[in-house]
This record gives sequence, structure tokens and C-alpha cells, in this order.
Amino acid sequence: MIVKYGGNAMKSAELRRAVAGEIAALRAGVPVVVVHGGGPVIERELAARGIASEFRGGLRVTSPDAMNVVEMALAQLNKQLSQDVGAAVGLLGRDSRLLVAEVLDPALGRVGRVTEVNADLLRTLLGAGITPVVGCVAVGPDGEALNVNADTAAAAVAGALGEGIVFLTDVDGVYRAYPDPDSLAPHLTRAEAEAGIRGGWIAGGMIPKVRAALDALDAGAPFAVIASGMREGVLAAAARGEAGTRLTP
Ligand SMILES: Nc1ncnc2c1ncn2[C@@H]1O[C@H](COP(=O)(O)OP(=O)(O)O)[C@@H](O)[C@H]1O
Ligand SMILES: CC(=O)N[C@@H](CCC(=O)OP(=O)(O)O)C(=O)O
Repeated sequence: MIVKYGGNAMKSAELRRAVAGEIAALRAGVPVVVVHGGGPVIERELAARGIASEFRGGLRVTSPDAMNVVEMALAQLNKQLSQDVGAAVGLLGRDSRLLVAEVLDPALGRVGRVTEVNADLLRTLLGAGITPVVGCVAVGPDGEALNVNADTAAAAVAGALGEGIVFLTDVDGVYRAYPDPDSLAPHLTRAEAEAGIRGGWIAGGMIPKVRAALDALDAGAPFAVIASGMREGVLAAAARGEAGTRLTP
């Protein structure tokens, strides 16, 4: 199973360790690949250097200078998460060409779209009982780093391995009337999700997440669930279809 977590599921060291605990419990029965982002950490490191960020369509416009900071920030976070998870190895896209990408749109600078995943490397590590922890930096056609939205990077990994994916965030899933918790949708079809985006009740960071979940299904993932990283037992429950919002074709 692929577990994606990002900024909202690592707001504190306590939450980060709770998620790591969930992963450690799950992998006793199911091999797990972790894919992570870290938007807030990137933001902090850019701000510390006086580099302002602009987002277009939920993606950070990434200059070469910003890319250096993104890679540095995610590399450090990657090692911390790998340590949290234990029996793990932390990797970015440059390692054995784990994530290869093309430039998504020159107007966004060094932002990538994943075109290849080194699934053999992931399978080798899993076969040795090691949990891969993958940061969302890919290698581009020029051999330099590209910044990939972590939800889309995770979807590419799930597609390449043909395994299910759980996106952990700070809400229980997709709400039909956000933020009313009683409006949580346990299931959402592609048509309903597209209608939600058009209708505006799926908004902000939930748009790329829902789209990444649908992309993962298109690429061959058997299931895609969006769930809260703050609930105990969430990963096992999500895999059983008993937590979060499950996207269906
Ligand atoms: N219909 C909705 N249901 C749930 N959350 C929504 C919805 N529409 C927008 N959101 C927002 O999406 C956020 C999750 O996306 P994001 O902040 O990008 O997560 P992450 O950083 O974990 O990847 C929620 O915190 C919420 O503010
Ligand atoms: C291109 C692009 O926008 N990349 C993201 C990568 C990190 C990410 O996606 O982190 P979360 O999972 O915490 O959102 C960024 O620079 O913020």
C-alpha cells in the first residue's frame, strides 16, 4: 500500500510520530511505501531566505534558486521521516532515477510531471523488509531536480506498483458541505468528484488531492482513499473501506 502524507499530517512532531506509528503497525501485515510532501517546511525555508512563493493551480512556481531550497528542505525532512518510520530508507527522485519527470509547464519553472517510477527499486527494498520513504523531488531531462506536487508523485508511485493508496490529511475525507463533519462522503465517484470541483464544494488543496486519487485509479491502483492522519488505526480502516472517502471510477 502507498501512504501519502504532507504538511497537514505533520503539523507537529507529535502528529508526525503518530502517523509513523500507524505506518509501523500497518506494515506488519502489508508492505508499505511512504510518499511525502512538506509544503509548510518548504515555505519556512524559502521565507528564511527572502524567496516569495506564488502558486498557480495549486502548484508552486519554482525558480532554480527556489528549487535548491525545496530539495534541501525535503531532503532533511525525508531523513527525519525515515527515522520516525524506522526500518526504512529515505530517497528522493535522483536516487537510482526513482522518480523521473518532464517539465510540466515552462511558466511554472522547475515543476515536474512524473513520467517514470523505478518500481524495481521499490520492490527490491520491500522484498528486503525495508520501507521506502520517498520525497517528492524528481529528476528532470537535464539531470537536475524538479519539484513535484506530493499528491501527484504518490499517485504515480501507486500506479507504477499497482497498489492501493491512502492520502492522509487533516480532514476525515471529502465533505459534501465542508466543514460539516456530518457531510463526509464515504464514497465518491469520478462524476461526483468532477461535479464537486465544478460546483465549488471541493476546493483548495482538496482539488489536486481528489484528482491525484482519480489518476492513481486510472494508472491501475486498486483503491484510493483520502483520510485523516489524526485518527488511530486509520490506515488499516481505510484499507478495509471503513475510514475516509474512497474514490471510485
Ligand atoms: N469538500 C471538502 N472536504 C474536505 N476538505 C476540503 C474540501 N474542500 C476543500 N477542503 C480543504 O482541503 C484541505 C486539504 O488539502 P491540503 O491542505 O492541500 O492537504 P495536505 O497538505 O494534507 O496535502 C482541507 O484542510 C480543507 O481545508
Ligand atoms: C510543485 C509543488 O507545488 N510542489 C510542492 C511539493 C510539496 C508538497 O506537495 O507538499 P504537501 O503534500 O505538504 O502539500 C511544494 O512546493 O509545496
